[in-house]
Amino acid sequence: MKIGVLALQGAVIEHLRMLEEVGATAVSVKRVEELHDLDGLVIPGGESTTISKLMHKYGLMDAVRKFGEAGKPIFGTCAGAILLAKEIEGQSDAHLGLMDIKVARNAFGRQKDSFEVNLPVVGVAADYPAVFIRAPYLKHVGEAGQVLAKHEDKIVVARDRHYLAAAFHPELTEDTRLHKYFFDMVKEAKKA
Ligand SMILES: NC(=O)CC[C@H](N)C(=O)O
Repeated sequence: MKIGVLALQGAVIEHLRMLEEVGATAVSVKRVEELHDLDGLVIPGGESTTISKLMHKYGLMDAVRKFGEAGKPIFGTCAGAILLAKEIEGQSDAHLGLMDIKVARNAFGRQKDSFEVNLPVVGVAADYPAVFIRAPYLKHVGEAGQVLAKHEDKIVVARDRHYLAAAFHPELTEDTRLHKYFFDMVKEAKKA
């Protein structure tokens, strides 16, 4: 199972390391050609507007959209979740627009720029250590989707078909259980 990590911004090395730990062959992706033999893709956190600009610049916006439309699983973390979303609160345009979720950016307020909490995540863990950094939250998950975790009544992890979104940074702890969950999604999709 070969899983790529979009390497335009963010904690790429940490994601690569965790994917390898759960059994994947993990590679960083900067060019369109590098998508071709991948079974899944992780889009890390960072700043969604910046990542979006770079994706357009390198032709990756269309290529990653096609990758998802072909049924290949994509896991967006923090800014990555914003990039995946069909709808972004207060913005007229989405980026990839693949996942049936609506997101609100920087949703936890300035005074709580970054924080860590243990959260139950359905099918993943009873106590997942979630690191939030200027995090978005999910205002809405489409009918085909499933809410996997909430923090203070706000949705922070969801799955919609072969797309997975987390509002926090699962690559910044030692806990690989969410990466394992995504790895299993990739395996499932490859079998189908
Ligand atoms: N840590 C993050 O990825 C933050 C996301 C950032 N606030 C954005 O809107 O893109």
